[in-house]
Amino acid sequence: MKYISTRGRAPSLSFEEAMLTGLARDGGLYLPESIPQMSAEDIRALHGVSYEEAAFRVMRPFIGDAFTDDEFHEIIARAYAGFGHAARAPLKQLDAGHFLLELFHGPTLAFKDFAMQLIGQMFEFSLKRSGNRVSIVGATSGDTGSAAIEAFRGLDAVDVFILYPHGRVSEVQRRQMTTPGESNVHALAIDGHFDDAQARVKDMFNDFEFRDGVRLAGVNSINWARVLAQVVYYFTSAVSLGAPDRKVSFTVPTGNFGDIFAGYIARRMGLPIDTLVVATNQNDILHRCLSSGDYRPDGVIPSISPSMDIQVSSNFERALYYAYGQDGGAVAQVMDELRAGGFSVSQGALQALREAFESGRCDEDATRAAIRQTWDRTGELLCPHSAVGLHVAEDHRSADVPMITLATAHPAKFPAAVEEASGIHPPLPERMADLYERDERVTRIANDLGAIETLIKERITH
Ligand SMILES: Cc1ncc(COP(=O)(O)O)c(C=O)c1O
Ligand SMILES: N[C@@H](CCOP(=O)(O)O)C(=O)O
Repeated sequence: MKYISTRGRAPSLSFEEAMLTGLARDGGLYLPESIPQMSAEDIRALHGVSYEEAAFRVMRPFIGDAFTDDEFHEIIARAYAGFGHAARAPLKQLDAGHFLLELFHGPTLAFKDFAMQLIGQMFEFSLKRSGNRVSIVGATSGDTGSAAIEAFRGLDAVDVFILYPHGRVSEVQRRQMTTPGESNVHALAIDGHFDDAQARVKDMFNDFEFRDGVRLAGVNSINWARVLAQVVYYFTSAVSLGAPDRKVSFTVPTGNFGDIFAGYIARRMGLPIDTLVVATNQNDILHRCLSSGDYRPDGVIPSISPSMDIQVSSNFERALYYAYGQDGGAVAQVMDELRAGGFSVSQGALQALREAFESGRCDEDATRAAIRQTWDRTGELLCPHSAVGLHVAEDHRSADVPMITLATAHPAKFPAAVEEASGIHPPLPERMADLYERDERVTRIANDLGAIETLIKERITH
């Protein structure tokens, strides 16, 4: 299995190389050259197996010879051992045709743990074998950063630097990033918003002297392994509702487009998904683009679902690659236009995107109303991101196809917004009960590439 860049001008790599590389050297994102297929029989056979076994069967065809079967089984077992629910990704029924996929039972209470715990194990295995060290950089609007720090804290072969937008993450998210005491963990509060942090991470990857000098690795969803790990729960949840003999639809609270793109991959692998719905908050560039064909970022507006406060949605590039008929040159051109302010999707590509995805937006009042009403009707307390999903899902349901909305974070990560909407204060799980008492360690830094690179060079331990 080879991995190729969405922009078509970087060398193709093995799974392990692509995982350790992050961004392709032409600025693109890696994708498998071809997508392995699961037959109806393969999918049916997932019925009743553990989450770990399903993860093995879904991901195995993508990893080539990176790990032996025994090694990969062990990596998966370790990745999910710390989850607080035996099913890992349990499905809750809200009404006759609407289900909630709870993805917040991992160590940092967000869906990011599914991928980050796995790649933490894969990095550790791979780096031990080679004797190499890496410097991981990540940009976060709150959840990727805490999940990455949890997965990589204390690992000998890794220094991890996380850029988060100062003042724009929840207090729980911030404390999850700033309280770990391990010396290989560096939380950096950047003056700016998430798009600035992500742009600086990509700048670092495009500065080859720096990139090679510090052996840069990335754990944002630019890393294909992140997306791959998220494909699994589309299969497990669909199978538990009758796939492949019954279609299901998914609504996905969306920001950087990684999670919904994993659903798109599941569909391309053969999972019978009827509708994939992109749910945005008031930062609705993806909904606007799917409606009008125009992609023109116009500034991030802070919301009560801060992890989705994104206007430059990284993985949309992967969707564009398929929409443009796997033409890397066309993708490179629209990405150049994006750097200059924005682009218009061609008619053919827009039609392909609309065949693949539906979309909707949810404003702040509707988010609060969805939290309140879901609590009143079902006793399920939603985080604001999941509430965005639930609200949008209601407009995209059909009578004969069950809808699964992804619940992407635990409400206790956003207690102020949840309490304001529902009157209920969501408590943190016992193991995190002292989070507010722990000491914080963070470096405030300007939105300046030179300053960030200098700090990383000074701090790395190799
Ligand atoms: C809680 C939560 N929900 C939804 C999203 C959006 O996911 P994606 O960026 O993969 O679209 C994020 C951030 O990634 C998040 O942290
Ligand atoms: N919402 C994310 C933003 C980064 O997304 P990623 O999936 O590309 O890592 C966050 O919580 O940090």
